[in-house]
Amino acid sequence: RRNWPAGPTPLPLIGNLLSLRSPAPGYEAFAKWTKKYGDIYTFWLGTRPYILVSSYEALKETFIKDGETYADKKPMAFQEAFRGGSYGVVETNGPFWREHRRFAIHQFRDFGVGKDRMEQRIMIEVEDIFRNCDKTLGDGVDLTDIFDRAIGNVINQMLFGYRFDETRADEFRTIRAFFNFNSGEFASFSMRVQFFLPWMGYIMPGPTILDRFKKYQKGFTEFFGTQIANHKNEIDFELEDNSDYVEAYLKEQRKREKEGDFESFSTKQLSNMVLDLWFAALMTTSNTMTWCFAYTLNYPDAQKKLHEELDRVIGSDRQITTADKPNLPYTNAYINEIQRTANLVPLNLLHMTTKDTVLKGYHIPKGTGVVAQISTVMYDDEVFPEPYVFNPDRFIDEEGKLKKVEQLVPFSVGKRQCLGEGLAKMELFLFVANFFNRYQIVPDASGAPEIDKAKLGGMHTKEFRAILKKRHGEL
Ligand code: HEM
Repeated sequence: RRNWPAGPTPLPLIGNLLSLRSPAPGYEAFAKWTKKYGDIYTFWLGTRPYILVSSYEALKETFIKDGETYADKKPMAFQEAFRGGSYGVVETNGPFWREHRRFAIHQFRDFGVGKDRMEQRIMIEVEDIFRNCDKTLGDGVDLTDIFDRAIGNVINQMLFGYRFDETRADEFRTIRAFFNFNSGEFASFSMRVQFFLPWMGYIMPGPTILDRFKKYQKGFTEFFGTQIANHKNEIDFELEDNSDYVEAYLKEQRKREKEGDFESFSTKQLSNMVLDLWFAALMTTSNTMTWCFAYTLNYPDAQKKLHEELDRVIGSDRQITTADKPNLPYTNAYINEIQRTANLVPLNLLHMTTKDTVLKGYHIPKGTGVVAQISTVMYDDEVFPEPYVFNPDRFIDEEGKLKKVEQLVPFSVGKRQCLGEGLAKMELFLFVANFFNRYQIVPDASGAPEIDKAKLGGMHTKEFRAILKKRHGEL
């Protein structure tokens, strides 16, 4: 330990892993260590040291200014076993990762992320949400269920070119069940431990994490495999325009194969890419929306302020578009505060140094675990006093304008910064602004949902229902 920056004392074999439970999901332990050891310290996952970078200033010096050094991901043996090798974009490294990340970003841009084309697609989902919500007026409704399909539709449309309409709602629910790591099988402490320390699976009772992943493998392979096979049969390879990501990928694959390259754009890589993109897009955006409703039900005064702004600036039930965004500072602040308080990754993804470097005077060899510890930055009580309190006004300046706060980093920073940030921001704005312009939400008879993650024991709310009241037109 003398060779690493100071940090909490690790226990034999499990390191500091237990601290993520005292209390869950670990924010407080990370905050305490940052105060005690500074913004660069060593955290042990099992027998391996990870250097945690836990202030915005330190992130700037490392992951941002010296991004290449922090760009690799730590290979996870069970991931590779599940995928059948090193595939996809979340877990891969080097030129292979870079090429596929670039290709995906390029395609997303072509499909209109950040532009009108994407906005129109999202607005179709907004209309669908309205139809579904209107059916429930006055009754309690599980909003997560309604929004999940909308969010799934946006990403499915981009990847495979179709949405799950009413007739395909069951198909969507089946796929979502594969990804529903928050409930049931992947929620136990044993699974969380094994996520970081897969070998613990062999000494802990019950199935190993790999067994559990494998159980879902068939379902994934079937769903994604069928989509890819259908595309192969249906697409017109001569057409220059692409209607979705899979089509663009298959054309690139064919082009490369003609040049004798059968490796870089393989079908196996394609199924892992769509798996990564589907998973990363659905779970994060869905969980953010769920926290949005949970916080809103607990903070009715904030909802009132949101309605006041919408009434003043929009003043009717017309569609709100991204053109309205600059005129809605409180709505933007509200979304910022949802992302900050939701704080989805208590311990961010595990990176690895690509070369030797020096941190705090310590020599850090190539291949060392490093983490951009964004959850500590977003709950830093010096930047965000009373960090657990939901208060959108933190993002409003004295003139009532939206304040830019660089410590708001829900999409992380550096070379691995979220690939779907543009898409997620557009969805969050259009969903939140349009939903709250149309409805007021109040808790059902069971009261507002619990939002204290320490009491919840993790990152997910219990299932809850809200009652919707329409704010414009006939009731
Ligand atoms: C509110 C929504 C979202 C949040 C809060 C979020 C957050 C994050 C975070 C914290 C990371 C880890 C970055 C790191 O390694 O330091 C990440 C990576 C990633 N996200 Fe997102 N994300 C969201 C939505 C999306 C969407 C909509 C997509 C896809 C369309 C997406 C695709 C990805 C991918 C592929 C990566 C891995 C990138 C790489 O390793 O190169 N995310 N995201």
